[in-house]
Amino acid sequence: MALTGVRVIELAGLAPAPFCGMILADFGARVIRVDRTKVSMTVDTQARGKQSVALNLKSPKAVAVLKRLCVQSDVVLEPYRKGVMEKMGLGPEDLLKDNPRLIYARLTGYGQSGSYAKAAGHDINYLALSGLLSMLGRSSEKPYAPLNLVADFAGGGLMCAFGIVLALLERSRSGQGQIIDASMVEGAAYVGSFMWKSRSLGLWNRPRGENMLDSGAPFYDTYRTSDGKYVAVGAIEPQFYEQLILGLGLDDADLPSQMSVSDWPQLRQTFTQVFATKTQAEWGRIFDGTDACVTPVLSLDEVLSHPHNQARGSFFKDSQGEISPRPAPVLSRSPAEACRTRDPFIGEHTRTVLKEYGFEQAQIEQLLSDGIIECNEAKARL
Ligand SMILES: C[C@H](CCC[C@@H](C)[C@H]1CC[C@H]2[C@@H]3[C@H](O)C[C@@H]4C[C@H](O)CC[C@]4(C)[C@H]3C[C@H](O)[C@]12C)C(=O)SCCNC(=O)CCNC(=O)[C@H](O)C(C)(C)COP(=O)(O)OP(=O)(O)OC[C@H]1O[C@@H](n2cnc3c(N)ncnc32)[C@H](O)[C@@H]1OP(=O)(O)O
Repeated sequence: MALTGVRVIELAGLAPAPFCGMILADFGARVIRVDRTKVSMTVDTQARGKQSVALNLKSPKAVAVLKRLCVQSDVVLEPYRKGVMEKMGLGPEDLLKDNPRLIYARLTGYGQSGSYAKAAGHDINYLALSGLLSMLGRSSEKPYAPLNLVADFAGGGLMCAFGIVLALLERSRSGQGQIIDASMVEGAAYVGSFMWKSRSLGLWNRPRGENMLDSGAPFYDTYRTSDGKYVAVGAIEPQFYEQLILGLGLDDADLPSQMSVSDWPQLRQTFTQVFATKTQAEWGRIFDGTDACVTPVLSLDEVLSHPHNQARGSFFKDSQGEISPRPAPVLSRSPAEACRTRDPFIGEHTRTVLKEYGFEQAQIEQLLSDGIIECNEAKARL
């Protein structure tokens, strides 16, 4: 796999950093998640392929253990508020001094500088500060965050993984590590570059929810079908729009022009009425194999059995029977291989990892009896 041989220490976080770690693990990196001690359950739902070491970082001895792990690693990924790592003696200066090749990735909401740097926040706040939230939502409604996808995952975890891969690539030339300041505000904004760059085209001139791509246009929206399901319509180009009209059984001559914005509400009404006359599957039979850009809106449970997804193996069931998307994109020679076994228990690999990183058995037992580390192999065997 592309990242085979890369060792990553991921400090346990909420959502974006775990996703970043999972991407790296899916593509072959060895990812060791550092968990707190005295915690019964992890909130990391993206622990696929990771190992868990439990360390009480409030103790200087645990800090020393972590430093030793970082000396023999390629990447450390930290998801805490600005200053937290420095307070523990684990700031970039401390770690890069001992391992100048280390890539020190800091994944935060607001970045390492600026007046918000130390403030708590979540996806919706970062999205708001990026400018993008102001554009999301239906006409005459308040801004609406699309789950926590944009800042946490696209602009956060994924962008940070991209930064780590870039830094690894650069290190292969320079031999030097570096610090990555991954701000989710900036990551989200960057993902949204198209919004800024396409303003000159007039794509966003109208109020929120009244433009072509923000649910303003009737040919770029979802419609309810007679069985209470939905279809998605994305027939933008005239030749595709023509096929939509054909499939709907409408006559273009009876309709206003596609790009007549003032007629969009009336056109939407027509489409709504027509889509409501057949089931989602019936529309599938009409539109599949055409260029009308009409697709079913599938639930998370339905994706696995859709013929297209099935043909590509786009989703898989793990050993727990959970459906997951397969890692993307697909590399021809060194594709990712998502681990199919269960996620680790907290501290399941503390002993194995410490041994592998050169700790003596007696040292491990001492750390254990001092409450510096926790080992949970027993739980894993149950
Ligand atoms: C919208 C998303 C968030 C969604 C997350 C939800 C999915 C989950 C949120 C709550 C979960 C539920 C809850 O936990 C209760 C149940 C628990 C049960 O186990 C499972 C079910 C639950 C219902 C559970 C279910 C779900 O998991 C939840 C609903 C986001 O937007 S995530 C993005 C958040 N932002 C960032 O990541 C940006 C960077 N980080 C930050 O800004 C801050 O970290 C943050 C997120 C604001 C949190 O601030 P906080 O004050 O809590 O922490 P920090 O200031 O960063 O300091 C960290 C402290 O921890 C110490 N520490 C770290 N590691 C160790 C260690 N190994 N040992 C000891 N101590 C450690 C560190 O020293 C710091 O201590 P100090 O505070 O003393 O300095």
